[in-house]
Amino acid sequence: MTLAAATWVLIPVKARGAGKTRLAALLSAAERESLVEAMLEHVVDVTQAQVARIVIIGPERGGIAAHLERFEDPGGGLNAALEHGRRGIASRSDAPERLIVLPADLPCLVPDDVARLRDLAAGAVGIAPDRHGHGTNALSLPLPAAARFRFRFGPDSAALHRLEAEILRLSVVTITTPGLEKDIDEHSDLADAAHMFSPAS
Ligand SMILES: Nc1nc2c(ncn2[C@@H]2O[C@H](COP(=O)(O)OP(=O)(O)OP(=O)(O)O)[C@@H](O)[C@H]2O)c(=O)[nH]1
Ligand SMILES: O=C(O)[C@H](O)COP(=O)(O)O
Repeated sequence: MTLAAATWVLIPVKARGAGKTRLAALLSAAERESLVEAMLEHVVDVTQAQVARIVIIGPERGGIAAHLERFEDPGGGLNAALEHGRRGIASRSDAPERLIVLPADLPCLVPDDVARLRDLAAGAVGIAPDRHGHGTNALSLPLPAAARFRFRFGPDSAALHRLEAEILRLSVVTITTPGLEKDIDEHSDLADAAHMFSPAS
């Protein structure tokens, strides 16, 4: 099996209207929602040809990415949602050998970023830190070796995710690229998403 055929991607997305609240002082609810949708569509477009399957975890959101398989969000936040998604995927008879967790807010993501997360040595965990080096913008988990890797998104998640890999005695590869570093959280990040806004807006 090729690495692409053996890899699935799990993309977490919040409910319509619930995302990017930290940008509320600068963007209206409608603008935030169209930014979320444009970024999600970008991440899906870039990822599609690189892997066997993409699964969305989150509530139905008005037809966006509707062609993809979707798991309902169990509630309880991002880590709980990802755990639920991984468990559902790992229990399949056609479960992948590698699962990449990719947030939907990476407007500069390019196909090679996904390939780098995908093409790791068997048994290695890939961690892509955010631009500050503290957060985690993507994780690449070998299955079933990392079936019990605890998701620890939140403050200092990059260090905590490294620790989780060490606990499972899995090697860690840190992947730092412009496309993976640039998630959109705060006003100062918005320049990296300028190409996601239509000229009229
Ligand atoms: N399904 C699901 N996705 C989530 C949850 N929390 C965050 N996400 C998604 O995870 C990715 C990264 O989340 P954040 O960077 O915190 O983005 P955000 O929550 O939209 O932004 P803020 O509201 O400003 O915190 C985005 O694609 C979010 O939609 C959750 O509880 N469930
Ligand atoms: O663990 C992290 O890196 C953060 O919780 C991810 O969220 P952020 O995109 O809000 O930094």
